[in-house]
Amino acid sequence: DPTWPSQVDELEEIMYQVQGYRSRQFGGTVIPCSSEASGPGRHNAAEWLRAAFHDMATTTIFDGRAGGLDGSLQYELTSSDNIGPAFNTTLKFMADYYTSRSGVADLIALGVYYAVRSCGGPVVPYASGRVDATQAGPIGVPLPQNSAFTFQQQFTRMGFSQTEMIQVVACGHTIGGVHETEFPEIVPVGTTADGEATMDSTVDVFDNKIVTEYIAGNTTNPMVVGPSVKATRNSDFKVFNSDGNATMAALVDPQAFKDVCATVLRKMIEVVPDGVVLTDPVQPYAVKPVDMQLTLNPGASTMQLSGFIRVRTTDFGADSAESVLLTYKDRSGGDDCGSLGCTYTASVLGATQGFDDTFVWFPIDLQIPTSSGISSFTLTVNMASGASEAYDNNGNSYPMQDAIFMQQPQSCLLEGNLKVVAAVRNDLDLPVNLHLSYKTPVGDPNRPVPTLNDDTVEMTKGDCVGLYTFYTASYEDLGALDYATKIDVITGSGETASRDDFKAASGLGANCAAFNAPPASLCSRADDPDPPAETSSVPVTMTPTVTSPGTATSTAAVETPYHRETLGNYTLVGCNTEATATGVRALGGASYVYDGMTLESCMTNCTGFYYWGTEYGRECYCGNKVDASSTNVTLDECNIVCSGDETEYCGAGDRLELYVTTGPIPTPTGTLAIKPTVTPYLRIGCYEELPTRALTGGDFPNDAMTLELCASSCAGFTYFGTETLTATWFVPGTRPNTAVAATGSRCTD
Ligand code: HEM
Repeated sequence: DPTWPSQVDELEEIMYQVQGYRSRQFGGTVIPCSSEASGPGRHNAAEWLRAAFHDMATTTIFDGRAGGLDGSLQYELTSSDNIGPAFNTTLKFMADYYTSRSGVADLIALGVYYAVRSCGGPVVPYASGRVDATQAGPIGVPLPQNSAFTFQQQFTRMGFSQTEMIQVVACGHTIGGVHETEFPEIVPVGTTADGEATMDSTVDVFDNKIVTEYIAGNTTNPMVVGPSVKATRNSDFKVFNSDGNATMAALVDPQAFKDVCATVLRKMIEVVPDGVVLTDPVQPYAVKPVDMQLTLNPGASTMQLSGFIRVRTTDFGADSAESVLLTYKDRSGGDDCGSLGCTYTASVLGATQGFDDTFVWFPIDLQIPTSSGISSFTLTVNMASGASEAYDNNGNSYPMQDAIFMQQPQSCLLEGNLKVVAAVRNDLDLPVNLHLSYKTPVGDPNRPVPTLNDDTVEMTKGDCVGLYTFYTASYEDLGALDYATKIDVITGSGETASRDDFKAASGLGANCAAFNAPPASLCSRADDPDPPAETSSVPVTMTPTVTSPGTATSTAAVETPYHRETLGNYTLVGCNTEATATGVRALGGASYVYDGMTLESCMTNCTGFYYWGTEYGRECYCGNKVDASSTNVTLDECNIVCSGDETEYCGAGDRLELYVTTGPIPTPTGTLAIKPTVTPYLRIGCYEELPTRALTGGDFPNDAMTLELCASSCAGFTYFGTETLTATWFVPGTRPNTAVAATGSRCTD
């Protein structure tokens, strides 16, 4: 099992989370293998495989190996080596996945694994660590008109023997075809139905028909028979026949073909310059923490650990994973975890499929006292059969640091302007830096891969909030790809630096939320042997966004408490019971417990939920429905004032001061998920409308929109798409539409 965290974590996710919950959608245009997402006769899986060959094929060997699979293809789209739209289409798709941890060359190589596996071929072992070129390389891709002798010289340059040359061409040409527009001397214009002549009778299956049909003499491969012969562009014949067909004859056995292809295609994607060291092949974790994030809760006396534990279920057989127990160590490696204890049990949510693996997910939402903190955790997976398995990260336990973390609710991104707030522990009085990795379009249609930029700015020290201090930095004009920015916050330098890194700007809201800070008198250090006691329960509100009558500040006179009828976009339902007998909470979503609770802070905690409520002065619960076991009682039973605002009521013991959204509450329809296919359509992604409508063939607004309804309304069209019809959706310069609630649809030819 890999040790977590690892530099390959991002690529591991893209490689294995293929379909289902939290799928990375890298297979969007190559699954199924028959997908022609960029037009009839354009098999994207074949395009990806060919792209890897063309990137690699220009490698040189003089004083040592140079070039190879180095992503130089992105600078070579106008080269005579790379005729046709396929390379542009391929790179344009992959560009979305390009980050500091998933370079262009590594993505092109991963594309080989995806394309081959999607077409039913073998697993091509995939290692990462390629280094991207910064400019075009020389030309040198084999061209159909070359002689057999030239082909051998070219493949020798690439490091392939004659046998390997024959094998890798056969493995490459088992999918896809030759296109009329690009190679009319091989496939004359107008001679095929969709502009493409396939290289064997199964264009979208990674099988050995390319070999068996050739050996049997009934091949229709246009690079073996037909006009290419006279035009001396029958390159497959020249290659296959170069050793008297001995290598081809050995590939007639289907299993031999698969094994050979796994070997030679791995060799192809591992042609890298001297000095580049590849990792071991990327393997899926048995158990993997994903997106682990600490956040200071309002009041700063507790923090929340959120994220997921992904469990690989491939080998579980009939048994299944039911829950995951997380056991954590406090900041000093001990077991001082406050009243909630050092453990948290998560239950299963969602399943994911890889090509050869399955996974399930366990969401983590754990409250940790700020005074004791966290330094590591271990995991136990409990099975339905009663068995359990412990995981300790290969004896290291899973490391966590609470020295510095991005404070997500207080950070925001709007129209290219980013503000990042980091919480830094007061006992670390070191410089704090924000490091950004952000993408900017090149602005050349032949350069679809954006430029990846880096910048570091020092963060400014702000308010002290208990054991932590907020540091802030702003960054402007990130441009059209602002949402793709990755954020690191770092304190200290070198080996001893602490960092919270690779945080996605796409996860930030448009507005930075105010933070309900504790009184300045509670500012202290984690290593202080005699910390100040919590004497005041009245918080100082930093940059308040919600001011309602009676909001107390540290100086305001205390008013008589009263129930708030409305707050923001919520109205008071009343006072509801917790059904203690059933043990089911009235609101089963997120929960928060902290001193300094106010109705406003609970409302902020529960952003996105339909219901929220406060209880016992310092508890906050969120949910999208109220459990049937909870009943409405008279308002005077909710008689405990909020610990953070003595003019507001925050429920009582087992009594919830309950609020509901003023907006509509849709009937729940199950887990929200991306659907990769809506037969006969295939999802190609999320597209932006601007500046003109993307699809113009017709539109069918409907308040009961579903993907299936839109697909049937658009029957006969090549594309369909759903989106909301709210005018505010189309704000110039904002991130691409991520339509989840669709009330309209469009289609086009
Ligand atoms: C002597 C060496 C080679 C020559 C001369 C050659 C030539 C060609 C030509 C002319 C096409 C038609 C492209 C189009 O019309 O879009 C093609 C397609 C293709 N080639 Fe090669 N090729 C060679 C080796 C390879 C290798 C080693 C691989 C990968 C392992 C490969 C993978 C492919 C694929 C997958 C296609 C189909 C592309 C599609 O359907 O869009 N080729 N090749």
